[in-house]
Formats: sequence, C-alpha cells, structure tokens
Amino acid sequence: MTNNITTGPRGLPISGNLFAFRKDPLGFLQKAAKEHGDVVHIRFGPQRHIYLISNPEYIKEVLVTKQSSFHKAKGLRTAKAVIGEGLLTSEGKKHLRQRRLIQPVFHKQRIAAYGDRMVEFAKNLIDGWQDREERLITQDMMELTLAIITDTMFGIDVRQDVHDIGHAIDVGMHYVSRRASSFIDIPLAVPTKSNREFQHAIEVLDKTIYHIIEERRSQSEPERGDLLSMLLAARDEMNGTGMTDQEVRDQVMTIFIAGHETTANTLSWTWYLLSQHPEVERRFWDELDNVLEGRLPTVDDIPSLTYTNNILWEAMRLYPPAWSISREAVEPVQIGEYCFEPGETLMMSQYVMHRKEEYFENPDRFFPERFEGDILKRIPQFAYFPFGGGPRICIGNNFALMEAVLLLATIGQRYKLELAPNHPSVEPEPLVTLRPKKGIRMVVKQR
Ligand code: HEM
Repeated sequence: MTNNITTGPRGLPISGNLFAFRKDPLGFLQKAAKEHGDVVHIRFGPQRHIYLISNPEYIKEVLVTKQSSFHKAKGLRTAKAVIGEGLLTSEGKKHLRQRRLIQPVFHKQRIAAYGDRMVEFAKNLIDGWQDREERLITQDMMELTLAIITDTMFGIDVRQDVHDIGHAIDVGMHYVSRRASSFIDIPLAVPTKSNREFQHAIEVLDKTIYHIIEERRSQSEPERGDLLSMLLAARDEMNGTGMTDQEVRDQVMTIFIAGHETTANTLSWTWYLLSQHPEVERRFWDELDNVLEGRLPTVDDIPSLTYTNNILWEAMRLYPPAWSISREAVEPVQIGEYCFEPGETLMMSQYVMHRKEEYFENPDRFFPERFEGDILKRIPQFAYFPFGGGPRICIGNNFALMEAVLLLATIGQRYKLELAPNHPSVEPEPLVTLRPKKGIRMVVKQR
C-alpha cells in the first residue's frame, strides 16, 4: 500500500508546517481541515508526517473498529517519562490487563460514594473565600480537583504540598507538549536546562507518590476499598505475585495526572463562559435554586440538574480539555479510502470537530440549549467526543462528569464569578490539555 494523500497546507522546505503549527496550533488545525478536507497531510521537520483526520466515520475506524492497527503516538510516549507504563500509556495485552483491574473502581455505583467528599472539598474552598475578593480561579480549580482525586483514589490529603505538585505538573506538561511537536529529540540524559527542570519535576512527583505508597503499605489495615488498596492487593493470575512499587507508582501517577487537570480546565472554562453569558448564568442559578432549595447538592440531584449538565457539555464542546488525540499506525492500514504505513501518525482533534458547522449550528456560540434535544443522537458519534472512544475511552468520564456538576452546583449556589476588571483577553493554550493561557482571575461575589 502506498500513501495517496498529498493535500495539506504548504510548509517550509525543512521544517515543513512546524512553526505555523507551533504559533497557533488550534487555528492552524482548524484552517487546515476547513481548506483541505477530511484527511490533511502535515509535516513537522523533514521526517515526521502527520495526518489530520476530521471525518467522524474515519475517526471511528481509528479509535474503534481498526484500533488494533494503532498504538498511542509520540506525544504520549514522551509522557512515559513521567507516567511510566500506566493505563494511559501501556499497549496491547498489558493495557487490557490493567484496564480490567482498574475498571471496577470507576463503576458508576462505586464512584457515587465519592459525591459527598467532592461537595465537602468544594464547600471548604468557598468557606475560605471573602466576598468580592479577586482569585486566580484556574489555580483554585486545579487545587480543588487535585485534592479530590488524591483523597478519593488514594486516601491522602495533599493540600499542604499542592503548590509544589502543581508547579511540577506544569513543567511536565510544557515539556511533554513541546516534544510532541518537535523533530529533534535531545535524549533526556543530556543535561540541558529544560531536561534538568523536567527531571526535577519528576523527582518532586515521585517523592509524593512513593510517600503515598509507603504510608499505605505501612498501615495495619491497608484495605480501604479505594484504588490504591486495589492496586496493592492485585495479584498476577499466572504466578500470584503482587505489583512492584514501580508498577503501583506508574498507575498512581497516571490517575494523579489524568484525573484532575482535565476536570479543572473544564471547570475554569465553564466559569469563564458563564461570566460572559448572563442569560445562561441566570438559568443556571434558577435551576440550582429550584432543585436544591438552599441545601448542598448530592449525587441524587445530578439527574435533575439538567441545565447544569448541558452547560458542561457545551463548555467541553467549545474548550475540550483533551483537544486532540493521536495514534501511530503499527501495520499498514486502510482508513476510508486512504492507506497508511507503519510509523505514520493520525491526529484527531476534538477542538476541530466540535466547532464544525455541519454538526453544530453557529459553532462558536456558547449555547447550552443545543444539548436539550437529541443532538447527540442526530450527529455522528465522533463529531463530539470529549472523552475519546473505543477501548481507550476515558476511564474517569463518569467520575469527571459527576465531580464537575457537583462542584459547579456547590460553588454556583453561593457565588457569582465575574472576570476581574481589565482582565486581558482569555485565550486557550493547547498543551497536553487545553488550558486558559496565563490563567483566569475572577472576582467572587456572594449571591
Ligand atoms: C473532563 C474531564 C476529562 C476529560 C475531558 C478526559 C478525556 C480523556 C480522553 C480524551 C482520553 C482518551 C485519550 C486517548 O484515547 O488517547 C482519556 C483517557 C483516560 N482518562 Fe480521562 N478525561 C477526563 C477526566 C478523567 C478523570 C477524572 C480520570 C481519573 C479519575 C481520567 C483518567 C483517564 C485514564 C486513566 C485514561 C486512559 C484510559 C485508557 O487508555 O484505558 N480522566 N481521558
């Protein structure tokens, strides 16, 4: 099979499209899909060929029906330096085994038990707020979701170390996303400034994680029914051995990283969007007041908080926290009428798909009402896929949705968040996740 795709934006002779992409990744991809269609050839440097796939049926083939012809692509392989061989990065049989082991922890009924803790953490946060004070909301949301994931999954309180951890994750995210779009890989062992910073960040995270594991192993009753207990108790079916500290560390690090940043970004974007759309904010408050009548939310309220749910779906449409996912062909494979060779990378961007006019009328408008009807039944499955799809679909999707609704409801019930006066325009920064560049400062006003 030979690759028959030549259409794509013109690039420079050696670097190809690298610099245009780096300058504005989202704009570049959106324009490329608009101008060149469903499969677009992009080149990073002389050797790296990437194909942007923007047809929902083709995306389904890559993620679901022909998924065994692909592995995760370069970006996530770089992430292995941080998260090791955990659920997010492992492949094949190893991935299947890990997924089977961890899946029960994320069962809907099981995670429902975490609802009250989530609300408690959110209440603690806002109990510390002063009326009309200005806050860096992006940081508040990051620390809140980090505290929740470590409490619910590992039974540990990291609030003391939250700044160091947050900074280390920041360094890691910048490093990994830069390498994902580079064409020269300087080995990690070479002591460049960025390599050294990155190594230090891993050390900070490792210290935290090994401390979590050590504490639990030393407890007389380590069984708590959470993810950490389950990992420590897991035994290999063939030889009955348990996981090594390194293996447990990789899973813990994976959940630690994958389990809070995406949800925090969703929340920050939602607060921002609400502050810019008073008509939506009004309906949001009406729903909170009618459904909750002044009491704190519980998991049982979630089905009644339909508008709040739609606000979240809409925020994840406009600002999908996972803004693109990539796969690398491991064997010759045909997608639609196109053929791909081993080593070629296919990129699928939620940001591009979620803003396509053919599926979403007036796509740049924040309009949660669009999710009221049966839109998700009418459009193709992979026109809207904030959590990915197929066997590698986000394992924490129900956890994230439940958490986001409960936190929005707990905070929105008591506070109105306004963009701080003279705030510079809020722009998305597509690192590993889609963050608001430089954060969002907001004035919190008691309602
Ligand atoms: C709004 C929040 C979230 C979004 C948008 C999101 C998005 C995603 C996406 C798109 C993938 C698939 C990546 C790929 O196919 O390459 C994924 C995988 C994953 N997510 Fe999430 N995620 C969120 C929250 C969470 C939470 C709360 C957890 C853990 C508690 C989590 C843990 C994971 C893990 C472990 C994987 C890898 C699953 C596998 O490969 O089997 N995520 N996530």
